[in-house]
Amino acid sequence: MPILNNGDCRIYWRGDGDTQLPGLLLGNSLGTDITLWDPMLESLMRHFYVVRFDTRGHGGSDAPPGPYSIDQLADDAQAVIAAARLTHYHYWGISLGGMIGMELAARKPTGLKKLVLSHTAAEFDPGIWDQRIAALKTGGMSAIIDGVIGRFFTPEFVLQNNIRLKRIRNIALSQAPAGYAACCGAIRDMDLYPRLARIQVPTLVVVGESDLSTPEARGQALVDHIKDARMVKVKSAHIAPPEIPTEYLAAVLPFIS
Ligand SMILES: O=C(O)CC1=CCC(=O)O1
Repeated sequence: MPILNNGDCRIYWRGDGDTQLPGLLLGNSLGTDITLWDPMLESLMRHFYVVRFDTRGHGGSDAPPGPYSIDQLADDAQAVIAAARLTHYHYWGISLGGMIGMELAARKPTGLKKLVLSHTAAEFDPGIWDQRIAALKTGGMSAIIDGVIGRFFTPEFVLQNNIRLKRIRNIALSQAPAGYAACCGAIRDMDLYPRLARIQVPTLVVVGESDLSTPEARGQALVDHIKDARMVKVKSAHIAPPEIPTEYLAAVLPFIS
C-alpha cells in the first residue's frame, strides 16, 4: 500500500487506472476514507487516473496530535500530488475534502485544471466543533455516530439501512477519535473566505437539496466569492456517493470531462 512521509505524518494514498489519462485527485469528508468513492470508482477510471488519499487522522494515514489546520491538510494533498506525479489533474473534494480543495487551489499549483467543491463551506460556527470534540473526548466515535449519519444521508436512506450505509457507518466508527477530533479542530479554526479570490481555475460548486450541514446558501457564498464558479444541485443530504452515485456522477462528469 503506497505510503508517503509528510513530515510528522505518513499519508496513505493510492492511484487507480491508467496513468496516461488525466489525473483526478479526490478528497474525502470528515469521518470517511478513500472507500467513500468506491460506488463511482469504475466509472471514474474510464476517464481519469484516479488518486485518493486518507486525510491525516483517518483510515490508513497517521493521526499525529492535533488540532490540525486546513493548511496542513492541503500540504498533505500537495505531497500526494507529487508522489502520484500528477502534472495535469482536477481536484474533487467533499465537505472537508472541499475545504482542502479551496486552500489547494488558492495556492495556484501548476497542473490543477478544474476544481469541484462539493457539499462544503468556507467557514463554520466554531461552537458546534467544540461540542463535538468534547463529546469525542468522553464517548469516542460512538457518542457522535448517529448525529453524523443523520447529517450524511436523507432520512429515507437512513431508514433503508442498506449495505452502503452500513459500510460508511462502520468506517466512521473505526476512525481514531483523536484524529477525527484533530480534523474537527481544523474546520473550527478555518476561515477560507480571504483565500477564495485567489482561485483562478473553473470551479463547480455542488450542493445537496437536503444538506443540513452545508445548505445551498453556503454553496452560493462560494460561487459569489470565486471568480469562475457555477453551482449544480443534487438530490442528497451531505454525502452523495453512497446514496445517489449515478446522479452525482452525472452532475459532475460533464464539468471535468
Ligand atoms: O459531520 C458533519 O457534521 C458534516 C461534515 C462537516 C465537515 C465534513 O467533512 O462533514
